[in-house]
Amino acid sequence: MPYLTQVLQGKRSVLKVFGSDYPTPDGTGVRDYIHVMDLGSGHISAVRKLEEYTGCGAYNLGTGKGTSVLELVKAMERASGKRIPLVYKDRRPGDCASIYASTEKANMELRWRAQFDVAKMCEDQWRWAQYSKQLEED
Ligand SMILES: O=c1ccn([C@@H]2O[C@H](COP(=O)(O)OP(=O)(O)O[C@H]3O[C@H](CO)[C@@H](O)[C@H](O)[C@H]3O)[C@@H](O)[C@H]2O)c(=O)[nH]1
Repeated sequence: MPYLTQVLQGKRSVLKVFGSDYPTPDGTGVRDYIHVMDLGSGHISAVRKLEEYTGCGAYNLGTGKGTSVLELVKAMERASGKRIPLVYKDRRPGDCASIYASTEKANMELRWRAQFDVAKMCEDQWRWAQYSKQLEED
């Protein structure tokens, strides 16, 4: 996401897409992207859980949905109204093809689930990027 923004702002000339031959629907890596507001509300839900349970627990905070690099690029292009130039590169060593969260435990035990989708993440990221750039210039 930060790299997409940097390309849109002219800080990088292109987005390097690491791997286009993964066993995923479009060949690019799939990840579970989460809106920062959802990440925050997930942590608040975890703190509230301490009111009834004081042991240790591990919870995945994600949407439970995988998004490919190309899907994220398209969503950011729609949000910004700008095209993102791409260059395809080899896979990065150690990267996996696809990873997304199992969110059932957080849904059930924290009574939490992510509210925002990738379209909303891109809209808010793009708005924030423009605002922060303006602040830098002022
Ligand atoms: O310039 C870029 C940057 C990323 N990607 C792709 O975008 C996806 C997300 O990449 P990244 O943001 O680097 O996240 P991960 O690959 O999920 O790796 C992060 O999450 C891992 C597990 O927590 C950590 O081990 C890593 O250090 C951390 O970078 C992957 O498919 C990458 O191949 C690109 O195509 N171009």
